[in-house]
Amino acid sequence: MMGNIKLGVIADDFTGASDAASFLVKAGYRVILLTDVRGVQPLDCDCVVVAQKIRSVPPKEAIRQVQAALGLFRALGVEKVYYKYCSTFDSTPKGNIGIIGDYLMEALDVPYTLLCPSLPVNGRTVKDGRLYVNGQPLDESPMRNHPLNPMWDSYIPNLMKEQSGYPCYVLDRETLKQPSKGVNEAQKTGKFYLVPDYETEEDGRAILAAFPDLRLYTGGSGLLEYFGGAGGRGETVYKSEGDSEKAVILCGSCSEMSGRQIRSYIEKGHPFVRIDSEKLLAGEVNAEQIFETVLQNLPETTVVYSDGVEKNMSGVARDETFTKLSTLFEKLLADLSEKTLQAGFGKIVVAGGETSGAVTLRLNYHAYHIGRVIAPGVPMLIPVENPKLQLALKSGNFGDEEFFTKSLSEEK
Ligand SMILES: Nc1ncnc2c1ncn2[C@@H]1O[C@H](COP(=O)(O)OP(=O)(O)O)[C@@H](O)[C@H]1O
Ligand SMILES: O=C(O)[C@@H](O)C(=O)COP(=O)(O)O
Repeated sequence: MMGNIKLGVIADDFTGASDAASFLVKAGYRVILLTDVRGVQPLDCDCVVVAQKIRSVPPKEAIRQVQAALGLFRALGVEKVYYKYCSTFDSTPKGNIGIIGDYLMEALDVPYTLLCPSLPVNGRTVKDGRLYVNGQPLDESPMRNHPLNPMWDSYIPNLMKEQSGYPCYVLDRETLKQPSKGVNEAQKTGKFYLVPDYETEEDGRAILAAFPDLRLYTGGSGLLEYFGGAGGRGETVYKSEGDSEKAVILCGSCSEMSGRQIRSYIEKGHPFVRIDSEKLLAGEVNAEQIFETVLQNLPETTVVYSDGVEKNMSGVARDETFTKLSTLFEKLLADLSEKTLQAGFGKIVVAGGETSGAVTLRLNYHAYHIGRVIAPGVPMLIPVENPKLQLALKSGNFGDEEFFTKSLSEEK
């Protein structure tokens, strides 16, 4: 097994992992996505993506999980490591991106790495060290209201300052043409990060051309498409063997785009269950009741969603009640996913990264093939242990308004 896996990706949440995997498939690689690093060999693939839940956990726990992934990569002889975080740099000032980046630079003994959150196809771009979402600076975009990670700045070196012990240097397009100049300048300070301009797909290619041989990269999923070396092989799309007529959509996401997708789906007359936070807190909502409704609505697919997606979360205090609610929503939607699985549903569509983590952990499959792409960064996943199931994990902000309808269709 030594040395035959080109790239090992550590993704900080589950939607991010499926996003990363879909871009590696697009690059022509055979990819396996793992949600557990134990007991899953042999792996017949070119790249392995490890989905972890390390975005919003205490740093010690995050590092423990990262160490486990590195242990697997060492055992597999993985050549390069990619740390995948959110294209909107989701983290609080005490967040884990800098902590994990620093740890990986030290553990892999590398002098520097890149910070490349961009994903131009989904409107995330970096210019002069500043991260933009559809042309708006990150902290003026809907991300300023994110329930877990409200973004307070858009300048990446500022975002990193609180989280990392190492400095960041912005690398403009001109310097990217002579990368050694930028590196030499920065090298005087010990370990460091480089933040290159990355506004277009062409920039993505130029970044990898300038830095083809790093042992460690970090970023969103965008850059993964340009990791060459798949030998010109076309995209291999894995197909599920199951019957996808019985499906459910579970949305714990509070993102603006998820809200628009839900409205569009409901306006078409499809069934829905809206979960009221007050009632959930009061113990008046349970998975059994909702599941009954989901069953009664068949063959129509029900969307079950949190009322949080209708609220502006910026004014909501992040107090004990808030934390309790977010845990309750995750548990409820995970309970529902388990019930649908037991009832033989062939498709589960989940919206929200944290929510996807909760659902995936509950479904308890440990390895996935990558199926058709519903929207950039959102493929269908097919558990190696259950090829009859299709699971879509949608990042809150991904997909267009018709995403849920598209996820139910079987066409590419
Ligand atoms: N009404 C609500 N109040 C507090 N937390 C909520 C509410 N609705 C959902 N949540 C929680 O907010 C988080 C949403 O994060 P996530 O699933 O990553 O989606 P997104 O990032 O798109 O909002 C989850 O932990 C979810 O359980
Ligand atoms: O890079 C991205 O934007 C996604 O892959 C991602 O990480 C999404 O996380 P959530 O927005 O929490 O779903």
